[in-house]
Amino acid sequence: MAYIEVQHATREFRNGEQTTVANRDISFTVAQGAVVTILGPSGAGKSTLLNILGGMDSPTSGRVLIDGVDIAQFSAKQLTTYRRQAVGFVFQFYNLIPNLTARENVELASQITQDARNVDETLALVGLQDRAQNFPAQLSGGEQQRVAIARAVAKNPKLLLCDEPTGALDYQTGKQVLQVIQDAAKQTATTVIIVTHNSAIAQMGDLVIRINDAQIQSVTPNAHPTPLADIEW
Ligand SMILES: Nc1ncnc2c1ncn2[C@@H]1O[C@H](COP(=O)(O)OP(=O)(O)OP(=O)(O)O)[C@@H](O)[C@H]1O
Repeated sequence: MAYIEVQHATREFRNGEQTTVANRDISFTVAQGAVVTILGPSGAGKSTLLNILGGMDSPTSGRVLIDGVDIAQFSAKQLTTYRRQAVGFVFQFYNLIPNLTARENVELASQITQDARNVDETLALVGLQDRAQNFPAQLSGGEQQRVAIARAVAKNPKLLLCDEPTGALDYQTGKQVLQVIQDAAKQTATTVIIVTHNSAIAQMGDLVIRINDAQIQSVTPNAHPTPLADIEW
């Protein structure tokens, strides 16, 4: 059975007389443990889709089955539990708590789930075991993003959602961060979704979903994802 099954999901935003359709009749499936890239230009509807998958928003119509359960039907309370237990988020800007150390940032996230990973092992997974006692301001952008990845992975999520995770990083650091996401995902068998507007980065996915003008343009399985070392942009 597919791990994610989105069926005819549409998300409209109404503002007075005006209606914006951010996602229109979106359907696709994702196998457990896959790394999926969602590619599309600005305004295509990528973040809207990611927010729906992460339980931060719900579609106006359609079904969003995660592990066989339709989260589109969830109440606000059920969505809160889903976000806490099942989903890890990595954003373009790292959103770390500035007055907590790297370790404390990760620990805080691990405390809200029952099935959390070991904090120090997770920091080691992203190569930051020696920087655990540093505050975010003492870390580079790439290191801060790695803390954010550790924070997301420490929850032991079923789903790791990354919205433009390299958007604020230089080329080399961006590559390293994507490698960390890919390695962490494969080692923990987590299903990962990475939103990007960069078609080169999209080639790292086991599945590449192209979105344009709120609609799916193509869903392409990638039997041989390009190794990050070979990706240039
Ligand atoms: N809360 C909202 N209210 C009204 N319109 C919205 C809302 N959220 C998104 N939209 C609209 O939906 C469309 C898709 O937005 P979305 O943020 O999903 O695109 P995106 O592909 O993630 O873009 P970007 O790459 O620039 O982040 C846009 O036209 C946007 O203005």
